[in-house]
Amino acid sequence: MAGEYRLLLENARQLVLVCGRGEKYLLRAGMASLAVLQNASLVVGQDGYIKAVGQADVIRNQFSGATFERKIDCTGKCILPGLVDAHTHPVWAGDRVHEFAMKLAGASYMEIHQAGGGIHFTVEHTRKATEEELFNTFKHRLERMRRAGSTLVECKSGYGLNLETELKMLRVIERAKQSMDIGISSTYCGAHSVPKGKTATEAADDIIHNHLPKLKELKLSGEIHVNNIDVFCEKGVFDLDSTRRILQAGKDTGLQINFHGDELHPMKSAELGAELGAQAISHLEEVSDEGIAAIARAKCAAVLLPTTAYMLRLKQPQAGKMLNEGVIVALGSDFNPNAYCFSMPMVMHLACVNMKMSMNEALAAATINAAYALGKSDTHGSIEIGKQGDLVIINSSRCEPIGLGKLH
Ligand SMILES: N=CN[C@@H](CCC(=O)O)C(=O)O
Ligand SMILES: [Zn+2]
Repeated sequence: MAGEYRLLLENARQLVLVCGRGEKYLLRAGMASLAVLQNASLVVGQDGYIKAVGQADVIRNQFSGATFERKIDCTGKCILPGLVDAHTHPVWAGDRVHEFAMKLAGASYMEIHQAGGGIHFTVEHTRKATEEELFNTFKHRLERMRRAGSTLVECKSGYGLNLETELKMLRVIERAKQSMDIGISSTYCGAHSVPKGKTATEAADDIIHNHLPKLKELKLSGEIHVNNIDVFCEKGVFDLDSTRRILQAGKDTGLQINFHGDELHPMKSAELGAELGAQAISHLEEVSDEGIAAIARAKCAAVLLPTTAYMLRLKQPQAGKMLNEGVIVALGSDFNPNAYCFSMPMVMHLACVNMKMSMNEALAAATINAAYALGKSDTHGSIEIGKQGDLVIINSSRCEPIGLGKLH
């Protein structure tokens, strides 16, 4: 039945706003005391945006004559903002279980990559897959992410490397953007690896002179709308100079810079990101002290990926030091054929145990700060009037169980 408003969530024991004063991100002090209401209700309008949040009795009086398409009794339950996954590689074909066995036997990520496996293996299979096959597996993965509480997900291309397959992946992402009930921030990651037979400089030239102009053309014709540009800045992949050229060209095309840096070797990626005005840099296991200071000053988010450090037995990113130095810390699942995790609650759990973040810090990093990393904290990442009504209701009177990796 049609109503004046789309949704009323009533009488929640706890409603975790995360923040309530229009903050774009939270630093360590703000993460320590998240905004929380007890015995609260909220209203979502027909346009999908939050219209009112407050004490249950106040909302009841304010909306006494209103009609709602749906009402949910949240007595004894806890409401949270939808989780934001700030880093995923969810469009690909072919699995890499055989490489897991190689890693368990002692091979490193880069040894497998240099021997033609890793990203190259996935590229081979993704090039051969049809658009329909890629869409069907991607859709299933997004559904699983949503079931685990994610309502906004960053999705990268990057298993094509040539223009044809990169565009195939971006069309698949665009189709999900238009047809699925989950928010997507799309990332062109054509510089995820140097294609076989090319040098990093040749690959960078191809991206700058062929890929990026095509993306601009497709944006103007309304066919594909990409939000971010990414490069894997790593020893043996894209060096600092090629990374700089690609990211600057992407920025000139109107894309937000959001790239992989300082993961396996110190590359001065963080320093470069700060210089170029990057919105976010992911990984940062090997970031320098100067890099930490630079991204703190530049308000460039650090997207930390606990599944990668766990899976590849890397040193943990220095979350505590970054938080102490004023860095905006966000989290992502890094879902990819090498790190098969759909669940942000599990990521938050790993961030608490292995990176020593508090449960509040992990929640802020998986909501408002992850939204900031995608340039979307004006509309996502907290429960505030005017923001998108992306919500998670958990069958618990408080939000802490999510820090155990649990989504009831
Ligand atoms: N490090 C580069 N890219 C991915 C891994 C992609 C893959 O191995 O397929 C990451 O973020 O972990
Ligand atoms: Zn990645």
